[in-house]
Amino acid sequence: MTSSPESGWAVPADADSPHEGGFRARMDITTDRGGPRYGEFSEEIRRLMDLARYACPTPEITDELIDQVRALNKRLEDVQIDEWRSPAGTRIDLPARGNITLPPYEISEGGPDGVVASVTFRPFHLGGNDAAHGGHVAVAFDDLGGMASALAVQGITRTAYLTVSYRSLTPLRTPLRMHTWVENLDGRKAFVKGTLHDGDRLCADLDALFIALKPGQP
Ligand SMILES: CCCCCCCC/C=C\CCCCCCCC(=O)SCCNC(=O)CCNC(=O)[C@H](O)C(C)(C)COP(=O)(O)OP(=O)(O)OC[C@H]1O[C@@H](n2cnc3c(N)ncnc32)[C@H](O)[C@@H]1OP(=O)(O)O
Repeated sequence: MTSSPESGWAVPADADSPHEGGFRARMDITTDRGGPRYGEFSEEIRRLMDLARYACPTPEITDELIDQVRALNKRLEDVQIDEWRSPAGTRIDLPARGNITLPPYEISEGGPDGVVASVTFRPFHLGGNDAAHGGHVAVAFDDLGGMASALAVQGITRTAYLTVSYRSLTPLRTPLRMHTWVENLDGRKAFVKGTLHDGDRLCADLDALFIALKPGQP
């Protein structure tokens, strides 16, 4: 089934690939969906968003760009699939699992002691005054906090609350160190802490609760 604004972006899961609940008990991972150049594709999309964020085209150039982006969107409409089988989010060999909606990160450590990643906020993550938007910092903490809790409970978790304290400005275009770990595991409840550093400087920290999903839980 294709997706388009007319069809309401509806891309249901495939009947051959059933699952119960809102998240799957196991997360499909892959290194080949989208082909060997899918990482380059993701990077070009990120670059498009960076450039669009700061572009001030003339009306004529805006006309031209609309036609070009529409042609690109048409091409992508033809290859829509459900979230469980899309490369974006499942390509574990790529930054942020190939998910272009996340700030790109590369994991250097992942296990029971937590997750350490290098995160780079891109120009399109701008909040203001050349610093990252606080919401994007929270997105990075949510994903990497979710990963730390998932590794600790050996299953899928969902965020119950997530509190980010912004301690100093988070720069764009700079590899930053994010560390997330489970401070306390109490049944289904994983209490997660996290830090985001630019060198020695603390940019933000995290206090969050993730809940392990019960089988079939939506
Ligand atoms: C080397 C690496 C290799 C990698 C390989 C790949 C692995 C990748 C793994 C992973 C990566 C992906 C990571 C993604 C992460 C993203 C996560 C999100 O953004 S999730 C979307 C946003 N969150 C929602 O939409 C939740 C909406 N809320 C709910 O669904 C429910 O409220 C839920 C599930 C949170 C809890 O509901 P209930 O019915 O299951 O459980 P109840 O009984 O209510 O709570 C359980 C316990 O938790 C406490 N609790 C629940 N919510 C609380 C709250 N807000 N504050 C305090 N306590 C709370 C309760 O008081 C209860 O505690 P008592 O057992 O009685 O002690």
